[in-house]
Amino acid sequence: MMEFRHITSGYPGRTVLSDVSLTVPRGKITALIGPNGCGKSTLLNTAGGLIKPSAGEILLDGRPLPSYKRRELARLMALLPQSRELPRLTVERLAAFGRYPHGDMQSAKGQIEESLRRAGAWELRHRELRELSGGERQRAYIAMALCQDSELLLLDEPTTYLDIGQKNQVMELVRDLNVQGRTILAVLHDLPLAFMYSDYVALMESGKLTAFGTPDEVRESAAKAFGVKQALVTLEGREQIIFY
Ligand SMILES: Nc1ncnc2c1ncn2[C@@H]1O[C@H](COP(=O)(O)OP(=O)(O)OP(=O)(O)O)[C@@H](O)[C@H]1O
Repeated sequence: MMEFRHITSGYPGRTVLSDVSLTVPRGKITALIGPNGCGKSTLLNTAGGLIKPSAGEILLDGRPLPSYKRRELARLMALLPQSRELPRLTVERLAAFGRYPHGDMQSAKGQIEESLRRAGAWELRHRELRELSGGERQRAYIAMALCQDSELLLLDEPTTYLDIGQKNQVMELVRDLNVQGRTILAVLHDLPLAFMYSDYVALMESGKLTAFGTPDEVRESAAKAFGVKQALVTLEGREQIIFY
């Protein structure tokens, strides 16, 4: 679905990613993990078109990103970045902005309602974003991404600020979206969660992709990268990877 070919990217005077190649499999959940500052957000923002790579190219459905028109791209992929602005908007209005690429912000009432409900933000719809807790804001932004209704979702830490129950709820929602055919690339800091919910794990260290594979294939490299241990345990009859 999305292919990174030899991407070098970063900020003025600072190269963060060097020669990163990665194929994000269609219809799967891929978790992007790695120690703080290794370049996960930079990779996601480069994929989302917020940062222009200085070398290499990114293909979406086989076509280079710059060949897409903005709206066309927004219909194909939604990016939920880590640092989010807090515009003076209600939750409902923010969600409606997800319809902007489709040109039906006013008329897509049913879709907006459904997205708010699925993200658990329906009760919050008349509240101002600025007045919400971190977790409530998170749900509002997820509702906007759902409204955009794109096949590829790029999520930068969708579970930040959420308590453990809500983290699981958001990941269940991500899984539901995936079951309906969406491709997900998500930066996840919570390792057990990343390993439990993803089909593939991409591990980054110091601006490079150092491992890619199924959770089972990557667990050992991941533990090393974070300087922890890992083990496969059976909980309620299901195998799970734990880090300690
Ligand atoms: N706007 C910016 N200008 C300059 N350098 C930046 C900018 N944003 C991030 N960086 C630097 O780029 C490097 C990678 O940052 P990035 O946010 O991509 O890492 P990350 O893996 O997502 O980190 P975290 O796990 O802490 O969220 C860091 O050294 C960071 O200081």
